[in-house]
Amino acid sequence: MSQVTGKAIDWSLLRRIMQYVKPYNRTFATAAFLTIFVAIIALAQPVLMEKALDNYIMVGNYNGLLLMVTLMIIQLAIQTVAQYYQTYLTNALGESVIRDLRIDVFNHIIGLRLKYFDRTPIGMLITRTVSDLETIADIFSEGLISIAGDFLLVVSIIIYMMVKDWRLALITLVPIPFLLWATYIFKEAIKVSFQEVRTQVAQLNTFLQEHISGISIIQYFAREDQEMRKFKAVNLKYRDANIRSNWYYSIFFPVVEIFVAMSIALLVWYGCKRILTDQQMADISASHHGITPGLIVAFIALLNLLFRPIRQLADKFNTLQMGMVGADRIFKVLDTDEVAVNKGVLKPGTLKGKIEFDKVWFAYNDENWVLKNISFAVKPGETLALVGATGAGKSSTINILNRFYEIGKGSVKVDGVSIQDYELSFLRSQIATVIQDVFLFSDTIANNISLNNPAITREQIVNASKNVGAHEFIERLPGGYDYNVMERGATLSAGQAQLISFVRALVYNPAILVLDEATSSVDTETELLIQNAIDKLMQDRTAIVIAHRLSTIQNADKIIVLDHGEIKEVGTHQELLRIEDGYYRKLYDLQFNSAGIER
Ligand SMILES: Nc1ncnc2c1ncn2[C@@H]1O[C@H](COP(=O)(O)OP(=O)(O)OP(=O)(O)O)[C@@H](O)[C@H]1O
Repeated sequence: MSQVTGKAIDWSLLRRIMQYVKPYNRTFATAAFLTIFVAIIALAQPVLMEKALDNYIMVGNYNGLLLMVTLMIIQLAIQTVAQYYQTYLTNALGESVIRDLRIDVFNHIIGLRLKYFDRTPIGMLITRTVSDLETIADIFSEGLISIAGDFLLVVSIIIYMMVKDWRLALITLVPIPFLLWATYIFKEAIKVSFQEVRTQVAQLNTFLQEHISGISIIQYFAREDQEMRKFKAVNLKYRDANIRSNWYYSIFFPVVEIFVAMSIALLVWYGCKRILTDQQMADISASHHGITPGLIVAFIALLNLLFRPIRQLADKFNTLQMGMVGADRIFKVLDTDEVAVNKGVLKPGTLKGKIEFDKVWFAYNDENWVLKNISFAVKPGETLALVGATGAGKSSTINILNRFYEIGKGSVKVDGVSIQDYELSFLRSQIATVIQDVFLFSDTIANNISLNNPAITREQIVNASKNVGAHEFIERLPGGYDYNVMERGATLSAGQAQLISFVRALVYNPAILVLDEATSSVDTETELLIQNAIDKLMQDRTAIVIAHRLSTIQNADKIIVLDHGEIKEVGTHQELLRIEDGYYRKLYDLQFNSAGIER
C-alpha cells in the first residue's frame, strides 16, 4: 500500500500534481474564486429570510416583503449560475490535468526497457493509466477546491451566527463536535471498506481479463463449470465488499440527521425561551434588542447550510485520499528510470551490416549468465543461423543486438562501431526483427505493415507484399489492404500473419534482418510461400536467423550451435555434420532425421 495511507494530504505529492495545473492556472483561479463566491452568496439566503420576517412580515409591510422575495430569487439565480460554472470548471480542470498526465505516463511507458515489462503485469500498467488517473481528476472535481469551499462556508456560517448572537450560536452548535467525531469514525471505516472494494474490483478485472484471453483453453478442456464456480466466488466477494461499504453509509446518514434534529431542537428551545424572557426584559428596558423569530428561522436555514458540507466531509476526504494514493502510484511509474540509455549520436546514412560479437557475456538478472563468452562475426550479406535446444540463449543473442537488453561484458559491433555509439532509433531502424509471435494491431493491413510511417507509400507496401508473396491473399480480403485485422490477428491464419510480418520487415528495407523462424506448422502451400518470403527477405542483407527450417540451415553461411549460453560448434551445415558425436549432428538427427529427411 502507498506511503500516503493515513494522510489525506501529502503536500509534496500535491505540489507535484500542481505542476500539471500550471497550464490551466486561469481556470484554477476562476474555479477557486467561484468557490469562495458561492460560499459567501449562500449566506445571503438566511440573512434575507431574517430581514423578511422581522422587518416586513411582522409589521405587515407587503411591498418590503416583495422586495425581499425578489432579492432572494436573484440571489438564487446568481448562486445557481456560479455553482454551475464552478462545477464545470473544476471538472474540466481535473480532466485536463489527467489528460496531460496520461500522455506523460504513456510516453514514459513506451520508452521503458523490456526488462521492466518482464516483471510488470500489463493489467497493472493499464490500471495506472486509466483508473488510477481518474482518481486524480476527482481531487479537483470533488476534493481540494470543494473541501476548501465547504470549509469557508462552515467558518463563515459559524462567525455569522456568533456575531448575531453568540450564546444562541454556542448552544445550537453543541452537537457539532460530536458530529465531527462521528464523521471521523465513519471516514476511517469507509476508508478501509473502500480499499476492500478496490481490491475486489482488481480481482474481478484480473479474473475476467485472464479468462476471456484464455477462453480457448477453458473451452478446449471443458473447464467452464469450474471456472464459473470460481467466478461466482470472486463476484460474491465483490458484492459483499460493496454491501459493507454501503452499510456504513446507511448508518452514518441517519446519525447525521439525529444531530441536525438535536441542533434544531436546542435552537428552538433556547431561542424561544430567550424570546420569552427578552419580552419581559423589553418591558423593563425599551432599547433592548433580543432574539427575533426571524433570527430563529435564519438560524434553522444556516444550520441546514452548515450540516450539508459536514455530512459530505468524510466522503470528500476519502476522495482526496484516493486521489493521493492514485497520484503516488502514477508518479512511481513516471519515476521508473529503466529507460534505454541513448547516449549514442552516430547516424550514418545506412549500414553495411557487418556484425561482430566479441567475448559477450549477458544476464537478465545479476550474474546469472545466459550468454557466456560469445564471439562471432558475420560479414555483410551473410546469413548466420543460430541453433540449439530450448533455453540455449538464441533469443537472448538477437535481443542484445538491437539493444532490447544491455550486455554485461564484452562488445557488440555493427560495421566496426559499438552498438552503443549509434543513436538508438537509428540502430533499430537498421535492424528489422521478425519474431515468432506475430503481433498485429487492430488496424488496417496497410497500417500494420507501415506501422503508420507516413514515409512508406501504398506503392511500396504493395510492392513489398508482391515480393513476399502476400499480395494475393491480401487482395482477397474484404477491402484488401484496408481490411481491419482484429486484435492479435485473430481473423488471419498463423501463416498469413507471418507473411504480413515479413512484408513489414521488407518495407523498412533494413541492413540487417533478425528472424526467429516460426516452429508452428502450416500447410504445404503456405510453407512454400513462407520459404520464398524468407529467401527474399535475406537477399542482399545480413541475416541472423534462429533457424528451424532445414533449408534455412543448409543455406546459411555459418551455423552457431548454442548450448546453455555457450558456443559449442561453428561451421557450415556440411562441416558440422562431419563432426562425429557433435552437438549439431545429434540435434540434426533428432530434429530432422526422425522426420525421415535425407541429409
Ligand atoms: N526476460 C527474461 N528474463 C529472465 N530470464 C530470461 C528471460 N528470457 C529468457 N530468459 C532465460 O534466459 C535463458 C535463455 O533463453 P532464450 O530465450 O535466449 O533461449 P532460446 O534458446 O531462445 O530458447 P527457445 O528456443 O525456447 O526460444 C533461459 O534460461 C531463459 O529462462
